[in-house]
Amino acid sequence: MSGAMRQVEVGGAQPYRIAIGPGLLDDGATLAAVLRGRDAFIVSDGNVAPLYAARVIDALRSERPDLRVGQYVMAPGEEEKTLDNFARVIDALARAGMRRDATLFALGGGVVGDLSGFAAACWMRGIDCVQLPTTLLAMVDSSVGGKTAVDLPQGKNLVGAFHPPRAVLADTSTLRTLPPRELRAGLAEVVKYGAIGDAPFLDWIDAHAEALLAMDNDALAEAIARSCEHKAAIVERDPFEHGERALLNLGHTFGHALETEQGYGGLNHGEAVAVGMVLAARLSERLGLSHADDTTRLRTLLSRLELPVDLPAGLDPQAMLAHMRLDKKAQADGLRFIVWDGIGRAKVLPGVPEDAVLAVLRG
Ligand SMILES: O=C(O)C(=O)C[C@@H](O)[C@H](O)[C@H](O)COP(=O)(O)O
Ligand SMILES: [Zn+2]
Repeated sequence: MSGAMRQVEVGGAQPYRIAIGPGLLDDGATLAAVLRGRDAFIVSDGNVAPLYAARVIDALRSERPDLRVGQYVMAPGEEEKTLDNFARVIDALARAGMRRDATLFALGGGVVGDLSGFAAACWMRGIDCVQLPTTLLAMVDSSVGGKTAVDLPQGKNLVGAFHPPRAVLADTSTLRTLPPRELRAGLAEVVKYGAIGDAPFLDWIDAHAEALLAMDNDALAEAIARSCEHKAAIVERDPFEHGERALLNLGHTFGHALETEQGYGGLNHGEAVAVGMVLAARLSERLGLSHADDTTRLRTLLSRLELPVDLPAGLDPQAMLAHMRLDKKAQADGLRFIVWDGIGRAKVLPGVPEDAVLAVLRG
């Protein structure tokens, strides 16, 4: 991807910068500018490390020849976002002698970012984490906002911490090597921003669907920047999800249950969120909050983006419901869902009756 550099600031108690543009992984001055000490540790996966890890290390060393650099490469895939792999990263940090002023670089997609961000949150009670997202989903969503976590067999992201990154450097030229399925997964989270609070953005996505699927540079850069602006504004106002940040979970209660029930080896996160958003729209309809036209509009757009919109066959609704009872938004008043009054008007709804959820799951 070519094009100009864009920047989004995330304010609040621990402000940081999101830089978006081509060439950032080779930009030694920008990478080294975020270092505090003399230790750097790169976490990546077996797909991404061979393409980019040496380039990042060379770029850092070109500015800081004295830098001590450690590295850990994990197996790729959501099924690897485990406590075991978290422990392996911690072990690698210890063996490499990384000190309190070390900087961990999370080089990869959402799994690497979430897992290694959690390791950065825990190692010596917290070291700097710089997110270097290499997938669209990580660029538009998971690298921003400081949610870090690993999955358990019982549920997605159940163990984690809020640990805002020191910086997010999204090198858009890495998208050239992104498999189409991963591109589409990222587009699901882009659609989410329009669905929750920006109807005109949804119109824009509609108008640029073909360009986005064709990886048009300008369309992708615009989608990434606008998504990051939305996310930055929300996490700045509500960093710890006491209120409006929960809206970013549209489609995730259904989606996480789906990923969990499939053992993290079925639909990927973006695909599960696409299905989940349609189910959330249907739930809203069933509860009398929104109109069928809104559901159809969302469904049609996601289908145009070649994302799934229906539950895969053979899933047990009761098992899905059991996963949802362990969703992090659930409280004493029962299940909480992000529903909408229509396109661009999402809200948190506590105490959602389980029979309504089951009816939606049963179609
Ligand atoms: O940043 C947030 O807040 C989100 O909810 C963004 C989600 O797209 C993302 O998948 C997040 O990791 C889900 O968090 P969780 O709290 O539901 O586990
Ligand atoms: Zn998500």
